[in-house]
Amino acid sequence: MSRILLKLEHIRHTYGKQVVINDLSLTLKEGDIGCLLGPSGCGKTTVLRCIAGFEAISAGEILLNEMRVSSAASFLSPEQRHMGMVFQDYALFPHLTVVENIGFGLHRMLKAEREQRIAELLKIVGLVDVPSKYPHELSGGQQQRVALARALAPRPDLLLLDEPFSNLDVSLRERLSLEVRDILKNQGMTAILVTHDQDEAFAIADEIGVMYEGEIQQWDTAYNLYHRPANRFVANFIGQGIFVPGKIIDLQQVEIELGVLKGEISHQPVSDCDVYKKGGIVDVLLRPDDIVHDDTSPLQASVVHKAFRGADILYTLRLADGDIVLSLVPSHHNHAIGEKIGIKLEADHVVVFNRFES
Ligand SMILES: Nc1ncnc2c1ncn2[C@@H]1O[C@H](COP(=O)(O)OP(=O)(O)OP(=O)(O)O)[C@@H](O)[C@H]1O
Repeated sequence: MSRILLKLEHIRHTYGKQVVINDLSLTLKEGDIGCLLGPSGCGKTTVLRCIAGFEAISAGEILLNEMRVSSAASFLSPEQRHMGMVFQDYALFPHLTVVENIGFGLHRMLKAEREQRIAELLKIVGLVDVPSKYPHELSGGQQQRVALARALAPRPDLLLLDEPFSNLDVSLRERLSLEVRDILKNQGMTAILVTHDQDEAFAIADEIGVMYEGEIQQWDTAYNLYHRPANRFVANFIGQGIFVPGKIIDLQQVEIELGVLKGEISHQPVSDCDVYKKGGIVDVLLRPDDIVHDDTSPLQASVVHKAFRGADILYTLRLADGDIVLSLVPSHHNHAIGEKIGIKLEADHVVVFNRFES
């Protein structure tokens, strides 16, 4: 079992009277990559700044390597926390070369040792061909690699990444985020990433905390966030989906217009309330991959919209009773708007919410 490297316990942060972080807790194991994901303004960057020591907290505590680095009464300066940071705008020194930027935090090392560490990092981040270039002579992706190498150079205990890929175009963002994951894993680095882009979060992180209004709604794997969302906010924020009405048969089955969904009903915390008893009316989450296109199925739905996605088409379909569902279909099944197509239900996870629950 890896040991716990970072622990946030019930932290609170306010800007004036505005409570920006409220009773937030999380735990990160050594070698893991965590991510704070959420809409703009939910407080992600503020949490990162509290961890880094750029902001104080008014309640709770932050522990790094079991040592308290922040509480309402005590505070360790950012320099003493031994953390590295990578920012959205790279924050490179424009008048320093790649090698000088990477070596910036290594002034305490002997010259030979420093040169060896820089050479090692140039290899790790794939910049051996451009050691003498200045930031303005590099592409955005290369600049972000320099920033990553500079942050990794002093071998920090924890790396903090604040929207590191948001200035890059989409295809590069995806490639670089996978590369960065490999680099961090190879180095055994523990890291926390902040982003509002779920593809980026899914590509990099082991565990993701979905944030809303200063609180973590669910801290979990990408798989669980998608298939077992803890509340409606997470269900709506992660992936796509539509709620349709359903009637509970038992804790493994719920009946909807399309048939009976079978599987463990994952919304267990409130399963003892009356609505989850037989006959209770609930909202059922249907993901686009829960509805499968099947030409031979007697169940028909008409195409309302279609969005071509290359390998797949995302169809918006209207059922006979007027309910709308989504279906992700391989793109060689190309149907016209207005056409009726056969569909069937193929869901492994049953996610239901109380109709009046927020
Ligand atoms: N220095 C500050 N002074 C006052 N309020 C601030 C300050 N920095 C952030 N805030 C407020 O705190 C809240 C959280 O901001 P924060 O930057 O942490 O959110 P975020 O989730 O990182 O957003 P984004 O994705 O847009 O960067 C926002 O309402 C913001 O306006």
